[in-house]
Amino acid sequence: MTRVAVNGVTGQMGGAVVEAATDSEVVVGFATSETDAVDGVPIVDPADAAEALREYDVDVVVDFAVPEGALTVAEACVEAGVPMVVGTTGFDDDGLARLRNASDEIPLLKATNFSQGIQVLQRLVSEAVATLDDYDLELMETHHNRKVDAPSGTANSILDVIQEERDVEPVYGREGHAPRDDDEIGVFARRAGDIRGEHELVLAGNDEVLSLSHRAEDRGVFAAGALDAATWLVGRDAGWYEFGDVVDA
Ligand SMILES: NC(=O)C1=CN([C@@H]2O[C@H](COP(=O)(O)OP(=O)(O)OC[C@H]3O[C@@H](n4cnc5c(N)ncnc54)[C@H](O)[C@@H]3O)[C@@H](O)[C@H]2O)C=CC1
Ligand SMILES: O=C(O)C1=N[C@H](C(=O)O)C[C@H](O)C1
Repeated sequence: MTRVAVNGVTGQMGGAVVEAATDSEVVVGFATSETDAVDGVPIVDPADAAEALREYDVDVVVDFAVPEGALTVAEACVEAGVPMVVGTTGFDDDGLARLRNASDEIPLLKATNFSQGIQVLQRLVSEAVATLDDYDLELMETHHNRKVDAPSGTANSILDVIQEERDVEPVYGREGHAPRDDDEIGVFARRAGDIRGEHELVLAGNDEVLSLSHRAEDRGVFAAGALDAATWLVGRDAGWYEFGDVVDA
């Protein structure tokens, strides 16, 4: 059974991973918490993660925390030679570069969204944008009111897919009085309630509208995908991996 450490174990996603881990065993968690354990999982300060990875004989780390915490644990994974699945979003360019550097030493799989549906959505977006190459594009995401990064990592990944097909200029929200440029893509982030994660791309032109959308109904979909990725990652060579590699396996 794969021995898993969860970074961000006291969070919403950390709890979902612990709950979803039936074919894996969560043996330790990392979080900046005053409590010693959650759901029977011992909690260790991220600063002590390298020692804990050895002590608990961890096979792989699953991360759903905050960028700085993910980077701290990535360094520990490099020190201990443990693969890492990174689910945290909101990294700046320096943080992404540090993760890339870590992947020179360990197997590291990063995904902004561990649902299979979003993997399919991104492939549909690529085909739709390439085909409907003169349609107006608008992107909206909606998440719970605790989410601190905007737009979502998933929305940014969808923008990356679009940029591979077409040179667009993101406009983050709109206000004032100005015409829409043809190369714009409006990007909107809504925050309300405990919405798990919704994404929609609208392609409009030629007297028609195509809408491509996805809705996550439970955090379990992300937890299951991350655990599948974790099991898949163990034993692989050092390098940078993505969730599409797992979905296509
Ligand atoms: N890739 C994916 O499929 C998904 C990614 N996410 C991302 O996962 C992250 C966490 O999301 P939630 O669980 O909703 O957030 P949350 O706020 O509920 O949990 C964050 C956790 O990180 C912990 N933390 C804070 N500072 C830390 C540090 N320095 N080191 C280690 N842990 C630290 C907190 O104590 C908490 O346990 C966010 O970036 C979110 O965007 C969320 C869902 C799916
Ligand atoms: O914070 C969340 O909840 C989620 N964050 C990820 C993102 O930023 O895209 C993935 C998912 O949408 C849920």
